[in-house]
This record gives sequence, structure tokens and C-alpha cells, in this order.
Amino acid sequence: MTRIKICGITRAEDALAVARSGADAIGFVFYDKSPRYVTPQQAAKLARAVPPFVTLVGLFVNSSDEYVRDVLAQVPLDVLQFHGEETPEFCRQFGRPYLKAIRVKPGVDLVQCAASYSAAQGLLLDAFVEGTQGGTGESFDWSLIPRELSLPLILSGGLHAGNVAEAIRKIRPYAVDVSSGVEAAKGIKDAAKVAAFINEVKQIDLQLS
Ligand SMILES: O=C(O)c1ccccc1N[C@@H]1O[C@H](COP(=O)(O)O)[C@@H](O)[C@H]1O
Repeated sequence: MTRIKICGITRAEDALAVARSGADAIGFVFYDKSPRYVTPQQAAKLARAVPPFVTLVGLFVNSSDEYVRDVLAQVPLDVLQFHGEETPEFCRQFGRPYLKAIRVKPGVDLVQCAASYSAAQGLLLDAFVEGTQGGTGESFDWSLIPRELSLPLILSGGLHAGNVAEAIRKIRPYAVDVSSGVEAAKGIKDAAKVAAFINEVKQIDLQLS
């Protein structure tokens, strides 16, 4: 069963719709250059709209350790997602499960990345797009993903209802993560796109089981 994370939630109605559609995890972006940025106070309020058994993920990009601790003091995050150039030591210090995102381009040694971040819960692969840190809606060349990785693989980058089944068939990731591909506008989720995306994942999982 492929797990599903829907990232970049900024509205309570989207949090609820995403959870009701069957997502396993939702993500809050604590990166102030993102159009999906939420303050810790907003995220704490959004978190209260989420029903039980949905994992709450906090996304950070090269934040200070003080800022991460400040967010953790206010928002009941289950998992941290580090989407910048954070070192393994930085990621580990919070004593929380974390995902390390790698922006993939030719020449990046993903086997070595997985070894370096061996304490991570998973390696999240996103597209490398010059001048941005992620959440671009761009996909990357999946043939750059090694067959064997020592960490669970979370595939992201330009996924949507039209390509997620092919991605799962080819890569067999542990989970998929999407933001742009299920939006009506940046930071605003489209409930029909979310439902179509989740439906595609469930259908291909059934076919492959
Ligand atoms: O969502 C953002 O704005 C964002 C900003 C900075 C780093 C990562 C961000 N989002 C993550 O990017 C990937 C791919 O997103 P998309 O589906 O291609 O839009 C995903 O993991 C988001 O969580």
C-alpha cells in the first residue's frame, strides 16, 4: 500500500477534505519564501481541524534550530521534513522522526545520501530546479533513482492524478507526496484533484497487489 502525503495545507477546509479523502499525512510549510507558508500559530489552528490517525508533517528549509524548536513547541508535529541543505546532525537533534528531502539532478549520489541520513525515516526525492527549494510542480528523471536504497523512498516532484500511477508502477515508492498537482491555486487545494490523485494511488495499488 503506497502511503500518501498531501503538502502545503493552508486552510482548515482543505485539511479536512484531504483527510476525508484518505491521505495518510498532511504537510505544513514553515518556509516563509513559499506561497504555502503558514505561521506556527496558523498551523496549530489547522492541526486542530485534522481528525485522528493522520500524520502531521512540518516542512523546513534551512531554518535555525531555534525556529524548529519554536514551531515544535506550538504545533503537534509527528514528523519533520528537511528540504534544504541541513546536515544529518542538524536533522537528528530534535529527537523527532524526520524525512530528508534531496533535490535530484544528474550526478547526485542517492545511495550515499541515504547512507549519510541513515537516522531518517525516509528519503524524499524532489526535482532540482535552479533558484528554488521545492514545491515547483516539476518532475525529474525517475531513471536517476537507484533500484536499491537503504531508506524508505518518498517520491515527489510534479506528481498529479495523470502520472502518479505510472510513477508507482515504475518506482514502487514507499509513499508519494504532492503539492502543486492537487491545487486550484498556490496554497489552495482542489478537493476534486485531491480525490482523483488518491483514487489513482488506490487503484494502482490494487492492480499491483
Ligand atoms: O511547497 C512548497 O512551497 C515547498 C517549498 C520549499 C520546499 C519544498 C516545498 N514543497 C515540497 O516540494 C515537493 C514537491 O512539490 P510539488 O508537488 O512538485 O509541488 C513536495 O515534497 C512538497 O512537500
